[in-house]
Amino acid sequence: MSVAVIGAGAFGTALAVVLAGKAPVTLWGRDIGWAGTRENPRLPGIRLPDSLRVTDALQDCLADTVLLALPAQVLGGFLAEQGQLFDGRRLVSCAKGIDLASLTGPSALIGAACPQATVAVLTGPSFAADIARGLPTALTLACADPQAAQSLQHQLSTGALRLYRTTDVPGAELGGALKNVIAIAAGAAIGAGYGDSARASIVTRGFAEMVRLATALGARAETLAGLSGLGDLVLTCTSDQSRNFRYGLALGAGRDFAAGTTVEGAATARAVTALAVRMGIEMPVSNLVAGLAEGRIAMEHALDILLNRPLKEE
Ligand SMILES: NC(=O)C1=CN([C@@H]2O[C@H](COP(=O)(O)OP(=O)(O)OC[C@H]3O[C@@H](n4cnc5c(N)ncnc54)[C@H](OP(=O)(O)O)[C@@H]3O)[C@@H](O)[C@H]2O)C=CC1
Ligand SMILES: O=C(CO)COP(=O)(O)O
Repeated sequence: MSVAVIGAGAFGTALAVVLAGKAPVTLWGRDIGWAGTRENPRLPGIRLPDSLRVTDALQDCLADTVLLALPAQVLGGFLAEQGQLFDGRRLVSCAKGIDLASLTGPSALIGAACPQATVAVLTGPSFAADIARGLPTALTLACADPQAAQSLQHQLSTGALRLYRTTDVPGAELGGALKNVIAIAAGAAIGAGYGDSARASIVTRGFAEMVRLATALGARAETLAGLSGLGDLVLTCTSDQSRNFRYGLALGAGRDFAAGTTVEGAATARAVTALAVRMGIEMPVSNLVAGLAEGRIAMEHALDILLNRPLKEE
């Protein structure tokens, strides 16, 4: 079965590189001026293997399995224009976010644009650079169809990239989206100098609200406790490799952050706030991140907002 990857960012390129070690892979990017060098500036230091073809023509990407590795806020627009090309295929979302326009996850966007497709989600704790370097990584492959889940698990696993499967698509997808929001809060706590104990509280209380929202949206709690939820939350809240964490560090320290960097948690925090209001669910950490990202809340008030909430049972 053939594989194509849509989105030549860091993650799409990393996945394409390792999968090209098993079978030929096609990688699509909208601007591939770098392709002749066989090194993508978004993933520096990684040489593309000969079995990886880079293209800017979507017609070259009509594979059996197509990985969609575009940022979450870009995916809806892409599918609206190009979705019909990919209908009927196995479409694997690699994005970690909630679409602000529709308040739905990538799998729902794909399902709406490509009603005949088999929709899956690939998510879990993994930095693109680690995957591309062949470091050991474990991810979650979610697909509602158990047979397709098993088939994709085998197709997309490699010697170093170990996929676990689940049929809980909302659980896997929401874990990956929501952890980015909490990582911003964790980074802000460290950036502001509140310390590791404060970070641990944010991670734990953040996890509680991840489970609250995700289960209300149909996820299974045990999926949130797995690689795609807790696993990725731990990684992203503790590593400087994470862009969401680094963005939080900058917010906390009152520093500027490089414009144009993909920080999925900022828009997703706003989507979460809207969903939480709609569903009557308390999401204090996420609401705070949305306020900080939008500039509605100043960092010096953030701590008071969390600490002055009424005392309650854990
Ligand atoms: N990086 C990582 O370690 C991981 C990332 N992910 C997830 O993968 C997704 C993609 O992130 P990542 O690869 O890191 O992002 P990057 O910032 O590295 O790259 C984003 C890519 O999206 C492309 N792009 C942006 N807008 C459009 C558009 N309108 N049409 C077509 N292409 C567009 C960019 O193209 P151009 O270069 O031309 O601007 C670029 O290739 C995110 O949801 C992220 O959370 C998941 C796990 C790990
Ligand atoms: O999702 C990731 C790690 O699993 C990548 O995190 P960042 O998008 O914060 O860099």
